[in-house]
Parts: sequence; structure tokens; C-alpha cells
Amino acid sequence: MATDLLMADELTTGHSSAEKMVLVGQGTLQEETTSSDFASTQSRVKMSAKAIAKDFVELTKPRIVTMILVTTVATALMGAGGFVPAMSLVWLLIGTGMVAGSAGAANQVWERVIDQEMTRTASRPLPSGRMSLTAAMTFTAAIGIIGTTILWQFFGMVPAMCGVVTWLTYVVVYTPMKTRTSWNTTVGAIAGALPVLIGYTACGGALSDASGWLLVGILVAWQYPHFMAIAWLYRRQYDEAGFQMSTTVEPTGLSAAIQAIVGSLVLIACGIALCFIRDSGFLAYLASMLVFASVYPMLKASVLFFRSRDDITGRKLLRSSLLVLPAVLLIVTLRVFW
Ligand code: HEM
Ligand SMILES: CC(C)=CCC/C(C)=C/CC/C(C)=C/COP(=O)(O)OP(=O)(O)O
Repeated sequence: MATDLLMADELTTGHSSAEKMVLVGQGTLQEETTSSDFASTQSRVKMSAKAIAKDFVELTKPRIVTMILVTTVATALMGAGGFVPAMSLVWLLIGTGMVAGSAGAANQVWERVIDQEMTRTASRPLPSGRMSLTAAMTFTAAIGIIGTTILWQFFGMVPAMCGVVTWLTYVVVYTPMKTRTSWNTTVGAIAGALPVLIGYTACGGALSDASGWLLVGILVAWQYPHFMAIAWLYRRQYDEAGFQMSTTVEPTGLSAAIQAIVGSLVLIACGIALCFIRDSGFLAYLASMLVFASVYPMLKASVLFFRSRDDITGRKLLRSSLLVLPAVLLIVTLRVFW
């Protein structure tokens, strides 16, 4: 208020009352214009800050990281053989999430040029030009280092190294293989499965435990139906961009369908084996039946895709895969408490 009055005085010194009203009016108008400019600038700054933050999140492949964190909770409980202190779980999720996000971001840095060739990826922060390479690389390094340090400091060298090995497998091995051989999916499945060892070893499990590797088996197997559906749905874009995927090398999709069926069957086998690893009582049989029932929709979708390879059966297979993984992990985790 005082400023307004000061402004009014400065504006009106040495002028008639009528001129004063106009000047004050103008001054007020200017003040209003200035303040509305300020408000709109402020809102623009807020919006651009929101958009920048959204791009950094998008760089990490948040949907994949979210599902990886779901597997991290399950494998942490399994490694602990029971409950895990809430704060430990929070730090585990922060550390794993940052390392996984760094891997996803590094993959997008690596593929920033070829991602322009696919409609599915062209709108990403780097290929679209919304984010600078320096900002992306700095962010990638920062969250990767911070996440690895958190895992190391709170849970020890083994979980931290599991994260580093996963990061390297995905970024340095899998990513360059994508344009060279369709065997990239096998390496990607290993990279996508290794994070289960982070949660498992962070909360008491050992790398020598069969349970940990059966969990790896569940994730490796699951990724075939999951990705073969995606490889089919985006086959044309993959082919035009020069990626070597099962559906570009063998365009009928028969190989992809067979891999999806085999992956579903191996997933069931690994899940049932995990149900019996503690004992072979009634609950082991009950849990096994639940594992079969939870994977069955994906097995059925794989068979339907095998019989009729089109975008409808392909999308149904992808959707079923995204529901099946959490269900299987819930059942095998409950076996820890049952
Ligand atoms: C061989 C390994 C894998 C490959 C090649 C792969 C590939 C992909 C691709 C290309 C997409 C994006 C689809 C799109 O743009 O709509 C995607 C989506 C997704 N992936 Fe995977 N993925 C793999 C492993 C994993 C793993 C290990 C997880 C987590 C446990 C995972 C969880 C997801 C989720 C949740 C989505 C989002 C699906 C959606 O929102 O429609 N994927 N995957
Ligand atoms: C803890 C840690 C380091 C976790 C990392 C694990 C991780 C990010 C796995 C992703 C699995 C995978 C192959 C995704 C597809 O990438 P893509 O390059 O085929 O997807 P795109 O074509 O959409 O870029």
C-alpha cells in the first residue's frame, strides 16, 4: 500500500488535479499491468518448472521403474523372510528407483537420435529437443551415483553392486544390441530381472539362495510375453527405425508367439517351485494353484496370439502381462508369511 501511495505521489508532483487523476489512473493502470504481467510471468515460470520436472521424470521411464519397485518390495520381504522396517523399505525404494531411473535415462541419452525415427519415442525429452544433452547426462549421472551410494550405505556392497551390474547390462550391453541382433531381448530380460536381487540381498537374502534366482527366473520368463506383445504392436516402427527385434527378423510373429507361450510356462514353473521351496504342505499346493490361476490369463492370451497374430490379441497379451506380474509376486511373497 505504501509503495502504491509513493508511486502516486511521484507520478502527480507538479500536475493539475485532473491530470493527477489520469496520471494516478495510468500509474495504477501501469501498476495493474505490471502486476498482471508479473502474475502471468510467475504462472509461466511455474508452468515451465512443472514441464521441466515432468521431462526429467519421463527421462527415467517411470512406468517401468514403478513396476521394478513393485518387484523390489516383494523381493525385499522374501529376502527378509518377513516384514521389513518401513524406513529401510523407503531407502531401498529411493536407492533402487534412482539407479533404475538412471539406467532408463542413460538408455534415452544413448538412443536420442534413433528415438526420433519412431513415433512411439520421438516425443521423448531428448529426441524432441525439449531437454539438452548436458542436462540429461548430468541428471543421469547424479541420480545413478546418489542411488548407488544410498544402496551401498544403507544395505551394503552386494545390493549396490547388483544395481551397478544391472545398470551396465542394460545400458552398455542391451542398448547397443538393439540395432544389431534380436538376441538383445535375452540380455534385456536379464537386465530387467537382476533388480530383484537388489531388494532380495538388501534385506537378508544371499546370492547363493535358490529363492533369489527363482525370482530372477520369474522376471526373465515374464518379460518374454510382455515384450513380444510390444515387439508385435510396434513391429513396423521397430523395422523402419532399423531395430532388430523378433518381429522384424521373423515378421509373421510366429517366433514371438512361441516365445510368449514358453515364457508363460516357465513363469508358472518358477512360481510353483518358489511355492514349494520352504515346505510341501497344503499351503504350498494352494499357493501353486493360485500361481497357475494368476498366470493363466497371460498363457491364454499367448495362445490366442499364437493362433491369430493381430493387434487385438497383441494388446490383450500386453495388458494381461502387466496384471500377471504383480499377482504372481503377491502370491510368492505371501508364502513367506503363510
Ligand atoms: C526385455 C525386457 C523388456 C523390454 C524389451 C521392454 C520393453 C518395453 C517397452 C518398449 C515399453 C514401452 C511400450 C510403449 O511405449 O507403450 C514397455 C513398457 C512397460 N514395461 Fe517393459 N520391457 C522390458 C522389461 C520390463 C521390466 C523388467 C519391467 C518391470 C518389471 C517392465 C515394465 C513395463 C511397464 C510397467 C510398461 C508400461 C506399459 C504401459 O504403460 O503400457 N518392462 N516395456
Ligand atoms: C536397478 C536398475 C539398474 C534397473 C534397470 C532395469 C531396467 C531399466 C530394465 C528395463 C528393461 C528393459 C529392457 C526395458 C526396455 O528398454 P527399451 O530400450 O527396449 O525401451 P524403449 O524402446 O522404450 O526405449
